[in-house]
Amino acid sequence: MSDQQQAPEIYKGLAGVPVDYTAVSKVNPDTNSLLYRGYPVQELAASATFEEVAYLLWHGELPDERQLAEFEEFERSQRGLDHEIKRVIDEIPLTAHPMDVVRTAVSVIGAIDPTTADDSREANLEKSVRLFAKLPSIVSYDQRRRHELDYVEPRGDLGYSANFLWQTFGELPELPVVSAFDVSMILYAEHSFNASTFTARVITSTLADLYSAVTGAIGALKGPLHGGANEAVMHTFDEIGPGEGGAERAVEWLDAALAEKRKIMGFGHRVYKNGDSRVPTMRDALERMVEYYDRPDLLELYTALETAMGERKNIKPNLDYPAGPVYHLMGFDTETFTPLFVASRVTGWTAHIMEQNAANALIRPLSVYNGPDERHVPEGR
Ligand SMILES: CC(=O)SCCNC(=O)CCNC(=O)[C@H](O)C(C)(C)COP(=O)(O)OP(=O)(O)OC[C@H]1O[C@@H](n2cnc3c(N)ncnc32)[C@H](O)[C@@H]1OP(=O)(O)O
Ligand SMILES: O=C([O-])CC(=O)C(=O)O
Repeated sequence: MSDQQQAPEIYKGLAGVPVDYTAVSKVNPDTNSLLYRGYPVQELAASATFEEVAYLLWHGELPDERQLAEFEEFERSQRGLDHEIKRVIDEIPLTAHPMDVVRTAVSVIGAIDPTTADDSREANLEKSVRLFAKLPSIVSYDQRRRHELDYVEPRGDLGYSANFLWQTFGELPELPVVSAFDVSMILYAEHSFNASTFTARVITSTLADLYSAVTGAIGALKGPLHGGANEAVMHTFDEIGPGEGGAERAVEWLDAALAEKRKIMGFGHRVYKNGDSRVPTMRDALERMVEYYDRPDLLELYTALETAMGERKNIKPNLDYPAGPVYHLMGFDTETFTPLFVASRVTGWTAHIMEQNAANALIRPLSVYNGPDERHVPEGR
């Protein structure tokens, strides 16, 4: 670029750049609030089921009794896994990360669904419910095969969260566990233009199908700066080592990690700078699970690390920080945590895909070239 030309402003990472409207959710860092279609997420977590929240995200309104019954009937009828999907999962080596399994399974569902190319809202709604219904089967099937356990068929007499836990562990979970799991699904469901949702919207903007957009979004969610952080939080806890003296070790661990300029997973956020609106609700769920499983040492470590991070960096936890230990207590493998995030966020992704489709513009920003000036291939080369 010549000296005379003014350097254009670059918004690295699109930080602070509004790129479109959305009616799906509102993240307000000033009031530390999150609304799904206008409803505070804390109210939904306290009084709605994850199925109702999924319906709300897709349709814009909470379902009435009849609408919920119809939705649940269809959702429960879609929970099973086709032979083809199981076969493809079986082919994936156990060394693969569970996120790779989930990404591949969604891609296969797209490859075998005869309605994939139909991008009408009606067809896309059905595909969204299909993915919502099948993801618990996919995630639980993969966790179980890693322990050489057989697939557990879904149960049509159970709600979403009870069935997810049933399929994963093969036993009926108690109510407090179902309720904490359901709360986590509600809190993870939607968060405006985060990296994975934006990925889904970029893919949709090319008029590619819903499954392609969800497959791409899963790839974006895998990274530790985004959804992969809930898994990374548990690796931190393992490194520190819960149990007696965990709280003191947490402080020593943090000082050493910060001295090495490591990013502390589960802390910080692109939009919230004064704390994540969802953390208090998820922390309450963690407290309930710590009591249920009698693991006060985990909460001590959690609190010590949070306090020390606040004192040293003034950086607060994000949703992944309390979610990681909650899933650990429930018995999920650490590598399964981010697939659980997928199972929830598929609702938000697909709501955004349908919104993007309804008022589409190809997403294609500009870049500013800073490579070599024009040059020519030497003659005779
Ligand atoms: C559900 C979710 O996806 S929530 C996000 C989950 N991700 C994580 O938990 C990963 C850890 N956190 C992070 O890496 C970051 O906080 C992000 C990626 C989430 C947000 O990043 P950004 O908005 O780009 O903030 P940025 O990275 O510029 O941070 C600003 C400053 O705070 C520091 N900082 C931010 N988060 C952290 C952290 N977790 N650990 C240590 N330092 C941090 C940065 O190093 C930077 O310091 P500097 O100004 O001295 O360079
Ligand atoms: O909004 C973000 O950037 C990340 C996040 O918290 C989410 O996707 O839930």
